[in-house]
Amino acid sequence: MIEFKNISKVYKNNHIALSNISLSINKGEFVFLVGPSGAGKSTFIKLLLKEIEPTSGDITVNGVNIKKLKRKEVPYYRRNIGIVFQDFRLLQEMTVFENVAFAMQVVEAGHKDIKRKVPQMLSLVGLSSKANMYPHQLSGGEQQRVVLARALSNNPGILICDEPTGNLDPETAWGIMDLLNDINKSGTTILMATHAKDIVDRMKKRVVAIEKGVIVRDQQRGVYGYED
Ligand SMILES: Nc1ncnc2c1ncn2[C@@H]1O[C@H](COP(=O)(O)OP(=O)(O)OP(=O)(O)O)[C@@H](O)[C@H]1O
Repeated sequence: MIEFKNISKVYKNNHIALSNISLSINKGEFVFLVGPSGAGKSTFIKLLLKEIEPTSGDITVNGVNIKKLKRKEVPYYRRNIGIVFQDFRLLQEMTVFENVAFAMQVVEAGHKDIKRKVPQMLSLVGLSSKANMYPHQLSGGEQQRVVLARALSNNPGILICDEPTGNLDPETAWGIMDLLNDINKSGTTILMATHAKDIVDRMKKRVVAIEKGVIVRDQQRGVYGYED
């Protein structure tokens, strides 16, 4: 469960990025975050990741007020959140297998766990046969699948996707959305910021729209609601 309570974020230049936002997301929900460029979506995600601090208000995740986390507790908190960005961010000098394994090594997973889990994750995203290839040898959709495998390797309860289909052609994008749907069905909470109208309109999931730092719409089985 994610709860934003009266959250405001004013950047140092006095720009109000979020203004008194309150929102609850239940465990297992799939939520699209939409809104014009500059509306505050990335700010929302950075706050949830505790990359930045709110100017006021409280964020509670699974019953823990994240403001109260000690510095050394933050990495543990973040382990429960997988992240998928538009621009892949894979390590180019590592193979597909190594990219996923590396994410597990960072959180000090054991050798045995890694050997067992990486093939499982690659199979989940349909890339078992490409385990020994390097990112530049893969298509954009395949690279995004590796990112997904990596994001899921530590069993996060929450998956944040920031424009995950942004660099992909429509067919490949739908492949990624099918995967996200399956991942969500297995219990992972998904929060996806996107400008992809077709995807939002067809998925019929909860849609939260932010404009100028304020939530202007929160619909179950919602639509994108903008022209672009
Ligand atoms: N570090 C910062 N300092 C000052 N202003 C910032 C900072 N980061 C973001 N902003 C401003 O806050 C507002 C919200 O930005 P944010 O990145 O959250 O928007 P967004 O909805 O994610 O946009 P997009 O869809 O283009 O990614 C914007 O007007 C932006 O210029």
